[in-house]
Amino acid sequence: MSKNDKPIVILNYKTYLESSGDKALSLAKDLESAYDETGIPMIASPQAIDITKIKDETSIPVYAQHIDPIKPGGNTGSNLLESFLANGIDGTLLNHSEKRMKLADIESLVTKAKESNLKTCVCSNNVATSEAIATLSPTYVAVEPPELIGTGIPVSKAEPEIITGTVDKVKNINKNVKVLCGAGISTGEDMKAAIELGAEGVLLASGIIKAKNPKEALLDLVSKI
Ligand SMILES: O=C(CO)COP(=O)(O)O
Repeated sequence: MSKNDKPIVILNYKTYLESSGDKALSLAKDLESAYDETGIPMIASPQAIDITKIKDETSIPVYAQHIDPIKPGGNTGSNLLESFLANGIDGTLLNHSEKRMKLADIESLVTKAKESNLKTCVCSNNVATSEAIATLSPTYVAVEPPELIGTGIPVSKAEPEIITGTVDKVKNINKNVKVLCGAGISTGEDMKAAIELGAEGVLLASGIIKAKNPKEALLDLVSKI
C-alpha cells in the first residue's frame, strides 16, 4: 500500500435487525463520525431499501450488497444496476459467500460497473478464487473464508496464510487491484494484524453491528493502524 493510501473499512450491514430501518441510518452516522475523527475511509453497505436515506443524510460512500446480472425489463424482485446508479451508489459488493455468483456474471457486472465509474468489491473464499477474480480487475478483492464468517474468530489470526497468499497472487496479476480481508474481524488487533499481512482494508459485519456501541467499536477497530 503506498504511503498516501489509507486502509479502508467496508461495513456489510447484511440483513441484521440491528442494521435495518432507522438503525441503518444511525450506523451510517457512526461510520461518518468515525471517518471524521480518524480520516480512515468508512463505507456503508446497507440493504437496498436503506441506500437512498443514507445517501441523502450522510456523506459517506455507500455500496450495494449485490447487483443482479440482468438487463432492464421483466425481472421481478431483482436489483438493477441502473436503479442503483440513479440512487447515487458509489460501489457494490459482488459474489459474497451469502450471495454467490457465476464467474461470467461477475465479469459482466465488473465491466458494466467500470463503464459507470462504480467501484466493485468482489468477494472470494480462498486464494484460488481470489486469483481468478483478480483477472477481472475489480477495485477490490475481499477474501473471506466462509467458515469464519460471523464467528468472531478473526481471519487475520486463524488463517493468515489466506491473506498473504491472496495478496501475493492478486498483486502478481494486477498491482492496482486492492486486497481486503474479512470474517471474524472486530478489534483493533484484528485489523492491525490484517494490515501487517498485506491487506489494504477490511470487510466486516457482526463485530460492529452487534457491538453495544458501534461507534466506539469502529474507533477501536482503526486505533492500532
Ligand atoms: O461476511 C462478512 C463481511 O462481508 C464478515 O462477517 P463478520 O464480520 O460478521 O464475520
